[in-house]
Amino acid sequence: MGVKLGILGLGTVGTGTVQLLQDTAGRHPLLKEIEIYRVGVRSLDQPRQVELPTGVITTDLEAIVNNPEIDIIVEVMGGLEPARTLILTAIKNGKHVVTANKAAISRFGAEIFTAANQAGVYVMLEAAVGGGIPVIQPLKQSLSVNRIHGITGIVNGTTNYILTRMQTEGSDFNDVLADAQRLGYAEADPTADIDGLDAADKIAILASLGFDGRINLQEVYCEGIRQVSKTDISYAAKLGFVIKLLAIAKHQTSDHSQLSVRVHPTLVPQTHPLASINGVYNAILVEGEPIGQVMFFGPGAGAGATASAVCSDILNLVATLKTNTPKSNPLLACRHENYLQIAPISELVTRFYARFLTKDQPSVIGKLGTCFGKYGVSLESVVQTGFQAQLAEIVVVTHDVREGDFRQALAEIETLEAIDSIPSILRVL
Ligand SMILES: NC(=O)c1ccc[n+]([C@@H]2O[C@H](COP(=O)([O-])OP(=O)(O)OC[C@H]3O[C@@H](n4cnc5c(N)ncnc54)[C@H](OP(=O)(O)O)[C@@H]3O)[C@@H](O)[C@H]2O)c1
Ligand SMILES: N[C@@H](CCO)C(=O)O
Ligand code: NA
Repeated sequence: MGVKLGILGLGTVGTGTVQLLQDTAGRHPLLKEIEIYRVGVRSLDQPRQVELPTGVITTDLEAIVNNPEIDIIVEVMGGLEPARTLILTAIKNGKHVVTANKAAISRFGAEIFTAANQAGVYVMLEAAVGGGIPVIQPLKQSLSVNRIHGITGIVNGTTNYILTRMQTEGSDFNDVLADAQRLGYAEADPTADIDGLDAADKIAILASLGFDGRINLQEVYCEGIRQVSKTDISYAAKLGFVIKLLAIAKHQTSDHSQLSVRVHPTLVPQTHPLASINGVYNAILVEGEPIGQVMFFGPGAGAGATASAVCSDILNLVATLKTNTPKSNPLLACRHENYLQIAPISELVTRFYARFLTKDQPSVIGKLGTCFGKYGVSLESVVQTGFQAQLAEIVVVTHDVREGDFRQALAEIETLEAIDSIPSILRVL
């Protein structure tokens, strides 16, 4: 007997998923055991790129998650509600769930996974992070014997596309954003991408898996790329860096009692493996003991790539259903109950890049140095190359410093008569 799917959503990912499931030649034979039983959409009038038997497509999504014939619900509709309620209802009805919805999982994961464990069903989410790149299952299974030290990723394709074009063409942020929207990479409302919120959802999920506990999304520090200028990209290049929007989760303290989980534009050394990840591609670097460094690279979005991840989750569930494996496989289920402690960003220890516009007076660099010294900020390099209007442009890169101390030094520097403004402050990897 076939395994019956109820798919919620027939947009980019839903369509890619149906196309893959309808074209099984040369793929895993278990795919042939799957029947697309119902597909839920908002509007029946919209033209579709796939053909499905009459009666399969419906606007009654509640009926799908309550249908006793259906074994697996595939939630690829996105958004918070009604997605959350539909997933919870499906779980309550004993159905396994596959979802690509990082926004819902990063916010409601605790509620959803608790309900799933109680009901003895699995919630699979490979497509939620890194699109087609296998990274969720590798963290849950292949790498799970490692002690994870850090996860550093480029997990948003839209912002990586924008930063790559700014870097290669010297273009301005707003011009490239308009192009990204025209090409369909960025959302019509690109806020979640540009302001780092999409990446924050994704690193919260990865941190939870890597460090074995729940993450409160509110505590994830998040800064997007609106402030990154072509001037900074050009200075970064002169200093041997590229600017990337990184999502980072690492132990913050040596006793491992606190984590640092954050998203921000970052100067990445040109020799670092993440520096060469360009365009809409994603990559996730995982560091652990004893494995060392592993990097996952590939297409982080798009219909086919994301469908690959969705269907791999479906296949895992089909295999579980077919072999009557007990519904408590600890390599598939979520086993987190406690929240991880996340350190405030002021406690982060990192290098900084800062660009100052100053009056062209003697000893401005000396004054900057004195002020930094007062707060224990030691400088790795100081560059004064350019002028903007009548103002001298000074760029500094610090050694490792506690963020709180660095901010205090900057607050005092801002009051100096010789300082006009501090247009950019960026962290350095
Ligand atoms: N696009 C990607 O490359 C990608 C990659 C990784 C993860 N994801 C995630 O995958 C999910 C889906 O993304 P997508 O790009 O495929 O979205 P999309 O193209 O906007 O498609 C959404 C689909 O869900 C349906 N839908 C939405 N709200 C509904 C509602 N309230 N009632 C009934 N149907 C509803 C829509 O119906 P209509 O067709 O009738 O409008 C549409 O078919 C999101 O969680 C997204 O974050 C996407
Ligand atoms: N908007 C997301 C889609 C994939 O999650 C991105 O640009 O990466
Ligand atoms: Na993935």
